[in-house]
Amino acid sequence: MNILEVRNLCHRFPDGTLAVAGADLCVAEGEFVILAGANGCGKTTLLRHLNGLLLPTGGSVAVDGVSVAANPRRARQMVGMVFQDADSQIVGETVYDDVAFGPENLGLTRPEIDRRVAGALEAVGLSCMEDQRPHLLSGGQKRRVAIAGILAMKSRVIVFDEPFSNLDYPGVRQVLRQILRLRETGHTIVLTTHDLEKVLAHADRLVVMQKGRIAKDGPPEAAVRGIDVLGVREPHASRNGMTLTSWLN
Ligand SMILES: Nc1ncnc2c1ncn2[C@@H]1O[C@H](COP(=O)(O)OP(=O)(O)OP(=O)(O)O)[C@@H](O)[C@H]1O
Repeated sequence: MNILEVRNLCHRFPDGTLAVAGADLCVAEGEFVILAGANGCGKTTLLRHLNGLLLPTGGSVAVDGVSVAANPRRARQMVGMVFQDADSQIVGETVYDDVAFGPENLGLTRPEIDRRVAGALEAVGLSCMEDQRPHLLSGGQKRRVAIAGILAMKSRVIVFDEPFSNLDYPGVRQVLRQILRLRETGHTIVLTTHDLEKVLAHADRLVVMQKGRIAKDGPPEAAVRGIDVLGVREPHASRNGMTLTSWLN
């Protein structure tokens, strides 16, 4: 069964803007899907439906077979979001508090919260930073704290909105490695980026949006060809007829 099922999704904002105009997208458990498209084509709006931050004005979204509109709380636990602006996501005074915020809201016992926070921070390589103030961390570390928060919720799906924006070279490498580790541990990943060069070689599928609809959906090597007409830069290797390779090499 698909863990994510978006059927004929429409989203019209109160000012009349039709940001998503009948999008269909199914994602199988464990898949790594990249969502690309020009500025304003509706990527972020679509992603925000996956955990009920927005609800459809038409069509439907289901997570693991259950409608998000009917059970947004469950969707929020199953689908974690790492936003573009890492600072906006910080809610705790310390790294520990920040990662513990989600599990605390689930009403778990203190020993269980402690266990989850310790496990999540270890998974992202930030165990020694529990007492640090998150605002003082580097951009890459802030994104890893956000990822730890999601791991502590035991979310099976992780959505990344432009995870590499505003990061320096080591920051991009840290975050990319972390994303690949999540994938190895069976998480389903949906990621938007304008920078296909960095991740496409690792993805199972490339989905391209245009004007609120899905314009392309297929294996990366095939779907990426001729993508320029949709306002997305085709990676150098693909333009030159070469196989896509990992940016980490
Ligand atoms: N809260 C809002 N109210 C009205 N219109 C909005 C709102 N949020 C987004 N939009 C509009 O909806 C459309 C889709 O925006 P969205 O942010 O989903 O695009 P995007 O593909 O994520 O763009 P980018 O690549 O720039 O992040 C755009 O025309 C945008 O201006």
